[in-house]
Amino acid sequence: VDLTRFGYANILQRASQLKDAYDYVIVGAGTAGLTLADRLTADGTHTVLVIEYCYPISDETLAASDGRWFVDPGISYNITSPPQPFMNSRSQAVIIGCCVGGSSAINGMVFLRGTKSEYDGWAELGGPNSTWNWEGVLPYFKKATHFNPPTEEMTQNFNVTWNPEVWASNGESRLEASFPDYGIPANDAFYKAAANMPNMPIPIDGASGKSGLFWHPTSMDNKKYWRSYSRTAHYDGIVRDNYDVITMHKVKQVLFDGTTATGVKFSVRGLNQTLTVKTRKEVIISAGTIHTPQILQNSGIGPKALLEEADIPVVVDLPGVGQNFQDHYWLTTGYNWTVGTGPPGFNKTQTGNLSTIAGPNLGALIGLPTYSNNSESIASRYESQDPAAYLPESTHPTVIAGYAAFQKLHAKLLRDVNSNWLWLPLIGSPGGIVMSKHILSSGTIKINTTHPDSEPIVDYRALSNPIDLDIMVENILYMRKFMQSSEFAAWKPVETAPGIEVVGEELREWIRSVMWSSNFHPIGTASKRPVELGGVVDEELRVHGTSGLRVVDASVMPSLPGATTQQSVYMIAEKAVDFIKAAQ
Ligand SMILES: Cc1cc2nc3c(=O)[nH]c(=O)nc-3n(C[C@H](O)[C@H](O)[C@H](O)COP(=O)(O)OP(=O)(O)OC[C@H]3O[C@@H](n4cnc5c(N)ncnc54)[C@H](O)[C@@H]3O)c2cc1C
Repeated sequence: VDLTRFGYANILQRASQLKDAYDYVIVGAGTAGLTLADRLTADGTHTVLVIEYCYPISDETLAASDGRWFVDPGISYNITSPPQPFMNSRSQAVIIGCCVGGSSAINGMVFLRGTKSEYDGWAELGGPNSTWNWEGVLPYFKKATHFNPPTEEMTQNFNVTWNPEVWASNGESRLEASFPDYGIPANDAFYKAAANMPNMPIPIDGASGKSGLFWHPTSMDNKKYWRSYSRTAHYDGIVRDNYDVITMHKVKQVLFDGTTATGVKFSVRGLNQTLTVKTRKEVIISAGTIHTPQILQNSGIGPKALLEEADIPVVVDLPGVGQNFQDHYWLTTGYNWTVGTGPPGFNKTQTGNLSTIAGPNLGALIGLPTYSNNSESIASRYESQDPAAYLPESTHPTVIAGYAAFQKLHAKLLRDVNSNWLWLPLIGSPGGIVMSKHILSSGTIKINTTHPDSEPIVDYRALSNPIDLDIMVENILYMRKFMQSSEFAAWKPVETAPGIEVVGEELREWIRSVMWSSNFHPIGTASKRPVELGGVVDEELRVHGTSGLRVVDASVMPSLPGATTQQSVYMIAEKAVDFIKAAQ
C-alpha cells in the first residue's frame, strides 16, 4: 500500500496550538466540514478551524484495508435507537463515521444523485424564491466531483452510458467518481431482465436527474482503486497556514452574544474542562444529522419544552430542531438458483481485476407507478391522512404544518415516474436488497435531558406511518416479478426468504421482523424550510432567529433524495460556500 497517498497535513491535538480567533469555526471534519474548510481557505484570505471529535485513520488501518474498506471498529459511533414498536420492538444500530472524513470515510462509496422532481421538491418546501431546484443544484453537483468515464471495454461490454453534460472532468475537485475497469459478467442477464420489465425507463445517465435502470460510478480513485472521500479530496496534501484541524475534541455548544454566535465551547474528548475559541464571522455546524441537533439543543436552540426539561437556557425556541428525521428502509430477500449456478456471464473475456470493483455500479431506481399498479390508491390514501395523525403527540403546530407540506409533495412524488421509491441494486446474484428511497414516517432526535452530553436519543419511529409498510410490500412483490424474468428461467430461482407463499399479513409481519430502518443515510433534523413550516435553517442555511450561525451537512435536507446521500452532501457544501462567500 502506498502510504504517501496521505499527505499528513497539519492536524493539531492541543488547544494551546490554536489561534485565539478564526474567521470560521467548523464543527466536524466530516463530509461537509472538510469540503467547506478546503474551499473557504483556498484563496488564503480567511482562517478556518475545524474541530473534530474523532481521530484520523491510521496507517495500519489503511494498510489492512487496501485503501478502501476501513475496518477499524473504532471509526464509527456506538449508538443504538430505542426499541421500535412497529419493528417488533427491535432496536436499530445507528452507524455513522467517527474519524477525519466522517461518514464519507466508511460509506459504501455508491455515488448517486436524486431526480429532478426530488430536488424541485426541496425548492417547493423552501418557498417561492428557493434556488434548490434541479437547475440550482446541478452546477454544484458538477463542481463537487472529478468524473472519470468508464473504459472503452466497459462501455462496449456492459452498456455503460453517461452524459458528460452533468459531470465535470476538469480540475475543480479532487473528489473522484469512477467506474471499475471490470464488470460482473453475470450482470449481463440482470441488466437484460431489468431492461425488459414493463415500463422500465433507461436514461443515458441517472445523474441527469432521471429515474430508471442505469450504471453509476462509485467515489473511488480509478488510478489507485482507493476510496476517494472528503479527507483525500479536501484535506490530504493541503498545507495552508489558514487551515487548522484539531482532532479528539468535542464541541459542546455554540456561544452567543444575544442571538449572535461568537464562538464555541469545547473540550478534550472524554474530559470535562471547558475550552473556548472565538469566531470573527461564523460558526458552521457540520456534525451530521445525529449530532447537529444535539449541539443546537445543548446551545439553547430547539424546542422550548425539551430545553426546559434539561435546564438549558433558551436562546431561540425553534421547535423543528431534531424533528423530521428520515433514513432509508431496507431488507434482504433470499433467492437460490435450483438448476446450475446461474447466468454464465458475458460472452467476452474480461481483462480487469475483480478487486477493482468498489461496490454495486448497476441498479434500478424507479418510481412507484413504474413498478406497482397501486400507486394511485397509495397516493390518495396518503394525501387523505390528517398530517398530525402519525406524528408524536405533542408535536408543535409549525412542525405539523411542515409535515403537511411534505405530505403534499410526497403525494405528488408517489404519482411521479421520475421519483425513486425503490432501489434494486443489481450485483449479479439472485434476490438481495430492496430499499425504500422515500420514507413517510417522521423520526426525532432529542438530547438525553438527564445527561445532555451523552449520545442523543435517536428514534426512527420506523413504520409509524403505515403507508411505509404498504410500500415495502410493493417493493417485495416487484422483486418477485423481477426474479420471474425469462432471463433467469433456466436456473429456476426459488425464493427462500421470506418464501413465495408468504403473502398478505404474514408478509407484513415478516417485514416488521427483518427490516432495517437505517441504510446509514440519516437526514432532515435541521431541515431547510421556513420557520412557519418547522424549519431550522433558511435558504442560505443560516439558523433561523440567529446570526453568524449556519448548518451545512445532511441534516439540512428537507426530504430524502431517491438516492444514497453522500453526493447530495458534497453538493450542499459546495453551494453553501457560495452563500458564505457572498456574505463576506
Ligand atoms: C456505513 C455507511 C455507509 C454509507 N454508504 C453510502 C454509500 O454507499 N453512498 C452514499 O452516497 N452514502 C452513503 N452513506 C451516507 C453518507 O456517507 C452520508 O450521508 C454523508 O457522509 C454524511 O455527511 P455529513 O457531513 O452530514 O456527516 P459526517 O460525514 O458523518 O460528518 C460529521 C462529522 O462531525 C463529527 N462530530 C459529530 N459531533 C461532533 C462534536 N460534538 N464535536 C466535534 N465533531 C463532531 C463526526 O465525528 C464526523 O466526523 C453511508 C454512510 C455510512 C455511515
